[in-house]
Amino acid sequence: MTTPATDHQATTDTTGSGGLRLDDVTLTLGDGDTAVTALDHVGLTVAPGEFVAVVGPSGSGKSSLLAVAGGLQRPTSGTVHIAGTELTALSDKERTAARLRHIGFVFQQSNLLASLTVKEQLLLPLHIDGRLDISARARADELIEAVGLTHRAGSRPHQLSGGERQRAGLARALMTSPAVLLVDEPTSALDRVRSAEAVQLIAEQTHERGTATVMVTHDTAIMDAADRVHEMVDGRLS
Ligand SMILES: Nc1ncnc2c1ncn2[C@@H]1O[C@H](COP(=O)(O)OP(=O)(O)OP(=O)(O)O)[C@@H](O)[C@H]1O
Repeated sequence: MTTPATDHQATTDTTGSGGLRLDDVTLTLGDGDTAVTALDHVGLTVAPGEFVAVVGPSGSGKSSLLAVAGGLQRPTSGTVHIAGTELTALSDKERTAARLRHIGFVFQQSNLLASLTVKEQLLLPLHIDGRLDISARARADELIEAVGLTHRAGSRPHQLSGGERQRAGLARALMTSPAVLLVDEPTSALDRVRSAEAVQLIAEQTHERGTATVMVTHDTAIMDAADRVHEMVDGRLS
């Protein structure tokens, strides 16, 4: 029996993938002579529990890939599915809600809120989403310990080093157990030991919690921890 097409079907990932899927995604930035093809017909599928690294030179489109995969930027063409939902078919408001619930970002700059302590940074997303309970507080303590910041739980960002801010950003991203984790060079401000620990934590969370993780990086040590490595050159992924 054939089922007529409905709006619901248009926004449901029919492959059953709960992770991340980009199909034929192109992103053009700028206009006219200055237009740049930041992403050129990119296809990428990351299954739940899979840790994918994307390497490539500066300007090759790695940040653009994360921005589109995370719904921060609409692609010029192509589709993005997150946890079975077609992100590219949602309104701006729906996309923001999906981002809050399903996607964790770790940016190069930690983007912490200046007035909140480390622990408060972790609790805020759940507070906004009405899911702040005892188990959330316990998970915050657990993650703060996992990134080595227990002694800094009550500190505000200006009291932290660059590496500590980055680790707080990582713990915050993991707090909601996102379906998809998007990580932009997490280790640039960390020393080598801390860097290896941060990557280890991301790999563990990815495998234990079934997160679909994409990390863009120049760091070959991270590539070893990944399940798969893709290369990005001039907006094309191979
Ligand atoms: N707002 C914009 N307008 C026009 N071009 C842009 C814009 N943002 C980025 N670009 C261009 O798009 C291309 C891809 O940039 P992107 O930041 O995604 O690369 P990247 O691989 O993340 O680089 P890096 O490793 O230096 O962070 C580059 O050529 C860049 O100059």
